[in-house]
Amino acid sequence: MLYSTVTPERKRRTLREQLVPGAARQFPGAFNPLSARLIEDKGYDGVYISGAVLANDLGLPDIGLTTLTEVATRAGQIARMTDLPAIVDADTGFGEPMNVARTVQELEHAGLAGCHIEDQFNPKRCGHLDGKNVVDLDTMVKRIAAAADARRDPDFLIMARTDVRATDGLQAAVDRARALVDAGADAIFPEALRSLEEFEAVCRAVDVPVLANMTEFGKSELFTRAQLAAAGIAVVIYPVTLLRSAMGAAERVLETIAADGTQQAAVEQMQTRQRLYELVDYEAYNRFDSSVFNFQVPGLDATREPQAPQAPTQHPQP
Ligand SMILES: C[C@](O)(C(=O)O)[C@H](CC(=O)O)C(=O)O
Ligand SMILES: [Mg+2]
Repeated sequence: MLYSTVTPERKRRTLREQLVPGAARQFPGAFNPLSARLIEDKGYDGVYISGAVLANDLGLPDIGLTTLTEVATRAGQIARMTDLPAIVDADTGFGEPMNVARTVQELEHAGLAGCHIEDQFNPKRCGHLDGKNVVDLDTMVKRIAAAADARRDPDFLIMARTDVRATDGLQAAVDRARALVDAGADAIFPEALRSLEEFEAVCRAVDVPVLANMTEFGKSELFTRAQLAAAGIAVVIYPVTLLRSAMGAAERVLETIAADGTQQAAVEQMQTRQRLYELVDYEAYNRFDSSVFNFQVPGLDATREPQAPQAPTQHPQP
């Protein structure tokens, strides 16, 4: 009921325990707090909060337009609704290394279990698009060192994302990943790798957990959990999958209403009222209410049946 009672510190410890090379823990992307509940209900290990989804949800492209305040607020709303650890996409960290430090503290404060910070230039873009630019290693090392130094909970996960595979090839991505681990990164997100062998190479090169981004319509093939586990991957994200699915369903029902004059043909595909109420834990609120009023106070019988509402007083019409 209300929010998760699992503390952010506990979630961060859980995340640390989960992120074992080869475990391929699956973190689908929540597009709102309710979908985080669904992810938990279906038995997943954690929740991913995508920068692309946060931007797209506001009707914006994913080019670094969202602010730290918007991201921290929305990510916090999502994180607090689930017992699972949540990792958020902090894009380029929202500025210079000092801004990155503030970003980490804000995300910790919002109850996230970890975040990733990438080495793109602003304006950044989706890692699976062409024409990306990355900052030099020194600048990225400063971002990651500032992030690692700023956290107050040592279990808050700082993940370094590198987009260098697309600009300078696999070996450069591996070299950069190693340097970012030395700078303090707890985990590595090698963006837009082309094959399982490439994932394997990164996993072999670093002794920290590695993330695989299984975004649709991108540069990476959609490998299975078993394939990624065999490659040594610790965590797999499906960042935009739920948003794309929900929007696909929304488009179809809008077409049905327009064509048929009613949504009737689409009702079978919908989440039922009962299932929706289960997810928001409606029942618990009823229980809460009855226990609040299930006590005796001298002079006040709170257990009696509520009075039937009085009929409204009739005023004569003028
Ligand atoms: C992971 C990602 O950074 C995101 O914001 O979710 C995106 C996903 C996408 O645009 O498909 C990315 O840059 O890969
Ligand atoms: Mg992103």
